[in-house]
Amino acid sequence: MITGKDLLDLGLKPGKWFKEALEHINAHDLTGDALHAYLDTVKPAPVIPLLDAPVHFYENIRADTAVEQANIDYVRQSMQQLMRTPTVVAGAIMPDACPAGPLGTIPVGGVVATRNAIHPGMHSADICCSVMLSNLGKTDPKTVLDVAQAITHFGPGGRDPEKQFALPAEILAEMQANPFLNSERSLKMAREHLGTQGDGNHFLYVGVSKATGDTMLVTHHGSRGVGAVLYGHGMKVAEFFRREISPATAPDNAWIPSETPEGVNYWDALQTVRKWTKRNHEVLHEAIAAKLAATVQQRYWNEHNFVFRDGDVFYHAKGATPLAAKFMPDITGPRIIPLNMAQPILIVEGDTTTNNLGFAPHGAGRNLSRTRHKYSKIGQTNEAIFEAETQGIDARFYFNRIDISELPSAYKNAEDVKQQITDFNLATVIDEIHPYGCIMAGDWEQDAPWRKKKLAKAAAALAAQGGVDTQEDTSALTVE
Ligand SMILES: Nc1nc2c(ncn2[C@@H]2O[C@H](COP(=O)(O)O)[C@@H](O)[C@H]2O)c(=O)[nH]1
Ligand SMILES: [Mn+2]
Repeated sequence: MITGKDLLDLGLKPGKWFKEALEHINAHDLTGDALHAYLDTVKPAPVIPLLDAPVHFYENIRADTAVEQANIDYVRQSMQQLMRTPTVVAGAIMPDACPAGPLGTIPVGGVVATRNAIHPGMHSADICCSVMLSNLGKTDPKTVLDVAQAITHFGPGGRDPEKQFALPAEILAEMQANPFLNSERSLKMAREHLGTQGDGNHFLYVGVSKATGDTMLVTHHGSRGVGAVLYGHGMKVAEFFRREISPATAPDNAWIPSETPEGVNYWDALQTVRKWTKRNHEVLHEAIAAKLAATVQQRYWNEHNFVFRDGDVFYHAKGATPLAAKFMPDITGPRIIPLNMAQPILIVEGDTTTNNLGFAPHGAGRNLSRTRHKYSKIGQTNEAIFEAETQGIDARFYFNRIDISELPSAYKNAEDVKQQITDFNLATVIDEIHPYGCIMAGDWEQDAPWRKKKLAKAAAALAAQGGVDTQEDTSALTVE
């Protein structure tokens, strides 16, 4: 009779599988070659260690100030840890790179390519955060912003039933067919959150093309509750695999093997969430154009938090703009890079170069976290800061509460970022959309009773940490 000790003597990793295997072995009197052949089919895969050294990654960023240098130092250290994850084959950071969590977490402005592995923690929690542009011809920009303000929805939760947009049958069917998406909660959010922008740095921007003088509507938001719930499930499944196959890998870098049933379903779920998010932009653009009776002359979009596939290699972009045609199945125009509310939005095109892995930056990025930025303004009123930073533009907050952490000074210098796009040969700027004005959620939680407690806690954490803290904007991810 074969016992657990015999299996241990063979060097096998103990686990729940022992019980079933021993029953089978003893029921069939397996020994010798037959025993080994059977064990090969049931024993757990060997544990995969971290790589001995980090895989090389391209640094497409330079610092002009001490704060920027501290930012880069942290991002570099983080990437060096991350690039030892056993699935990783290539990586790059962009000029907008900034920390997004503990050391070893992919930064905002990061691209990490892995083989046969989807890492939910590397595509960001706001799956498919994206930008869409509609060219509304010579429509008056102020009229566009006024109409848009009456139609769009910012803040937590979804639309009231009488204001909801129809969820396309194709998306509903895909959600119902996917175990990651087929829950009452997700389906409810898919209906209610359609046509909503959330909060944080999500925006609706109206500007004028430098090249043509046409008025452009640009929206920035992601997959709302639908994506947030998928992300939560994805991280749990990845953690299950991590414990089994690579416990040395950091939990934030856990992966779902792409060829397992879970991997196939997760990949499909990402594509469905992408379709939902695209529709989330489209319903707003269509409703605004219809109300204006404007003919849409061109519409294009791109996601900047997503996973892109090239054969068995998965490119994780956490705040990076895909340029290479192979990454986007539905290209209808160039790519869109916002910088801040008072600066032009860049319209770019490009392809894969040696150092960009097929991506460009997705924005300007932050030098300071939202909390640190607020501290840097202590002594000035919100109104004075707003007045100074929004001169010449029609900047509106949906909830009429100024959010200073979304004003231009919260972001890196737009000119520097633009210069680095050229200097690192990342993309070519083909047009600029000059700002007329914008709508953002604003600080809708300003008067919440728990707000002071939260700020005090964040301040204590910052003081204890003494270093650079996360600059990822996850404020748009509240799942109600
Ligand atoms: N044109 C505007 N750009 C903005 C605004 N707020 C932020 N930004 C830029 O967008 C990127 C994208 O941020 P992420 O949430 O996707 O990481 C950010 O880096 C900023 O440069 C705005 O109000 N208007
Ligand atoms: Mn975004």
